[in-house]
Amino acid sequence: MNDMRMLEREVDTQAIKFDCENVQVYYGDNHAIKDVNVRIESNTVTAFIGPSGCGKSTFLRCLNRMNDTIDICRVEGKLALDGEDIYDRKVDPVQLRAKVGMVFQKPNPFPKSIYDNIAYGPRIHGLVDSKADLDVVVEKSLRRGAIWDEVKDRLHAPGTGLSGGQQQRLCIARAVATEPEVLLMDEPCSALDPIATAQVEELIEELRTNFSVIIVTHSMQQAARVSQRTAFFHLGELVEFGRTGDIFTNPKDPRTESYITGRIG
Ligand SMILES: Nc1ncnc2c1ncn2[C@@H]1O[C@H](COP(=O)(O)OP(=O)(O)OP(=O)(O)O)[C@@H](O)[C@H]1O
Repeated sequence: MNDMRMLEREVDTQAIKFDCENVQVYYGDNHAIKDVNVRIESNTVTAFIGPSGCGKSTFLRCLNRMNDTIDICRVEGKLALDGEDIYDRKVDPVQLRAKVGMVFQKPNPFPKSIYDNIAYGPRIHGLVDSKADLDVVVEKSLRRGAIWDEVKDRLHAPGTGLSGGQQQRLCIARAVATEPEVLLMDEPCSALDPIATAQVEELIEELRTNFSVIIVTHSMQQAARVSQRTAFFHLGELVEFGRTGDIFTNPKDPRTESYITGRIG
């Protein structure tokens, strides 16, 4: 892809964060994810790409058990976070989601103040002992969300009063406030303009210092700009997974090549 800004910042191979083996997902009779095997590394941005309906969001939602909330959805196989089976009966999905945070397509701040949007998670998970500690967490999270300077003088104004791009950065700040280890992002820029998209992409690069980031995107340019690893899904299968540069310049599977050259999708 000649027009693609190939800014892959390579990473050395990192420790494995998620180890997924033989994962199947069914919605009733619809076999939406077919025997997926993948290892997601720490401190790495991994992009999930593929045509509409190929299962990117479904697989992403397996990683913090968001599919549990869909009655007809059934997940099989092994999904281990740092070696621990996240579908084990001992695992509390609410605790899991504090470790594996999520940012959605459409910014969805709570109808609360900017401060309380961030404070909510640390409060319910009992991560802070005092108001002073909470103030520190709120500031640190808003700084990590690259939005502190824009909101520091109006922390008690409603989060919903911010612009779309600011709301999305607020939601990212909210997701990092519980100190997650992994951040799942489902098309986080699709409702944003190019300037806000660039701000969020820059932020994703910074976040990888502390977190593993997994991003579903329809934009191959975005995948190439922000990720070091790319997974290409097609009809529920993980067709190809590897270094982003290799996937875009030297795909091994003809289906990947067709997709990145625009012949399918
Ligand atoms: N809540 C649901 N209930 C029933 N079927 C679903 C549900 N969510 C997804 N599916 C089905 O699972 C398959 C994969 O969908 P999914 O949304 O994961 O794909 P995707 O690659 O993220 O698509 P898109 O890029 O359009 O968002 C599709 O056949 C879809 O119809």
